[in-house]
Amino acid sequence: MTASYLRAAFADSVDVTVVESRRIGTIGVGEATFSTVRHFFDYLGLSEADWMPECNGTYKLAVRLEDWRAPGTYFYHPFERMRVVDGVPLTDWWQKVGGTGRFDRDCFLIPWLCDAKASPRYLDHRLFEQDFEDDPDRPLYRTTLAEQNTQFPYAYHFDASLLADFLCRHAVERGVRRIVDDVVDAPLDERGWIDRLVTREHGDLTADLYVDCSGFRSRLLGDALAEPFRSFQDALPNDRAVALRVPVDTAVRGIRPCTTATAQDAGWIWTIPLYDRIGTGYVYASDYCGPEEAERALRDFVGPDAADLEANHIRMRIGRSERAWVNNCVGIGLSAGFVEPLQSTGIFLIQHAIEQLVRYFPGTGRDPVLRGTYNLSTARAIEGVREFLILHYRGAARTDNDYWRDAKRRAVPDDMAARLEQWGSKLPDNDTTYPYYHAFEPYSYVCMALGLGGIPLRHPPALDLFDARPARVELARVREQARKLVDTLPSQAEYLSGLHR
Ligand SMILES: Cc1cc2nc3c(=O)[nH]c(=O)nc-3n(C[C@H](O)[C@H](O)[C@H](O)COP(=O)(O)OP(=O)(O)OC[C@H]3O[C@@H](n4cnc5c(N)ncnc54)[C@H](O)[C@@H]3O)c2cc1C
Repeated sequence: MTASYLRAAFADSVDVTVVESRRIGTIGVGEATFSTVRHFFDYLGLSEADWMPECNGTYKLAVRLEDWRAPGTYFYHPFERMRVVDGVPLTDWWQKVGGTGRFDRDCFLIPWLCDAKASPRYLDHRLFEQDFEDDPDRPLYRTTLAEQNTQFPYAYHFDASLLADFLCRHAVERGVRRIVDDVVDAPLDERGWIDRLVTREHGDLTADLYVDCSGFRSRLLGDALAEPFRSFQDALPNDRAVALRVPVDTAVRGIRPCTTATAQDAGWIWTIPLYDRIGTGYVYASDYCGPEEAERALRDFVGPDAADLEANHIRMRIGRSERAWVNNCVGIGLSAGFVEPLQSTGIFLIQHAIEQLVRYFPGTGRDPVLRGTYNLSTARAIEGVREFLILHYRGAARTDNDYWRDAKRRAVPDDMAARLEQWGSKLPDNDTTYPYYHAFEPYSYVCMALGLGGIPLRHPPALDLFDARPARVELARVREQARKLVDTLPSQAEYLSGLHR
């Protein structure tokens, strides 16, 4: 991602070389994305028809959270902003006037599409939301996250290995040099900057800037530069995962256009529907569950389809490097930091880091202020994500074992305790959520607070003084629009069978 983006941004002004090991593979997970990812593909000039069929891509309109409130319950966190009536978010009104009991289906359209396994596009490729229709006069090409005033209504699922291959070919075709070799050493010069990379077969390599994309190994940032790592595990204890790739017949089963996160005894299981298979895995805390027990739980969850499949056990390093950019080295991806994949933010954080790197690119200078600003921005983004994820455990109504009870007792980061208290009096809004850019807007926090069921909530007292009729009209409009969409949109499996042909 980094190499192809730098090439798209700077063309021939910057030479980019990727060194990747044949011996050490990529992590092979990371198949669900956040709605901002669309801007990454657009920046590279890639249309969905270019890459989706090659990477078994599907659409993701939401995250479906199952069993977080209690077994058998579910709700959606959609990529859909909240409607507002008389200056008040519809979910605040919903608390006052009630509805069917399902805030997500009462206030948003996307949950209906997910339940119906619908495609966000009609067979003629029109998007269900006209506001976001691809506009040939205003293509998204070369816009960045910071320029986005809209909430794009979907993200993607894809096969991580196929996408890595696809982007590699794309980058090489556009002039990125690729060296398949192992970096075995990265000596520092007298100032403590990386002097060169020593490779097994290609000798020494030198560059003005080194981007460490070596995954959890953090070969340059962590090993060579010894940048301290700040663990988030006191607040987010999940540190392991076990994953399976499960072949399924999507034409028979259908493709729900969302990632599902199903709460378990010591974490949660992801289910990511791709075009030809399902990616699934159990993210768990090793303090509460061993690897064999986790694998057994995952196999039981998947059922007979998992019988002969090999499981991939992964240790996760949760937290961030003190600084992501140190001297002449920038860590991007797992090498610089990671929070567990609940809400699929790994690739978002990479995309954000790449964009910030382009924005603060050093050129031929060595301005420490640019590095400092980059570090501030990327640290804030991951810390915001951390806060949003803590809410999932803190806010879940489940208290049926030590794992879920301890989640309520864990210390939360500075300021979050005050915010948790504020949400009891009024659903989260701009003034009461993490204040720096981290992709999640107040409506996401609202969905969690309402769906998880563990935070006492009430409607703002001011609503008792308002006329509630316009809100009831809007709630009825949501229902009517949703029914029309479900009746007219094709299923995701049907739409994709055309695209993947
Ligand atoms: C369990 C789990 C689930 C996840 N799910 C999601 C998700 O659903 N959505 C999401 O957005 N993110 C997810 N992520 C995060 C996502 O997987 C990563 O952010 C993404 O894959 C990027 O990884 P990376 O490039 O940093 O590291 P890797 O994929 O590990 O790649 C490391 C690269 O460095 C190379 N390398 C390492 N050492 C050397 C060396 N010495 N010499 C040469 N080359 C070397 C390797 O060959 C490899 O190419 C998940 C992560 C985990 C752990």
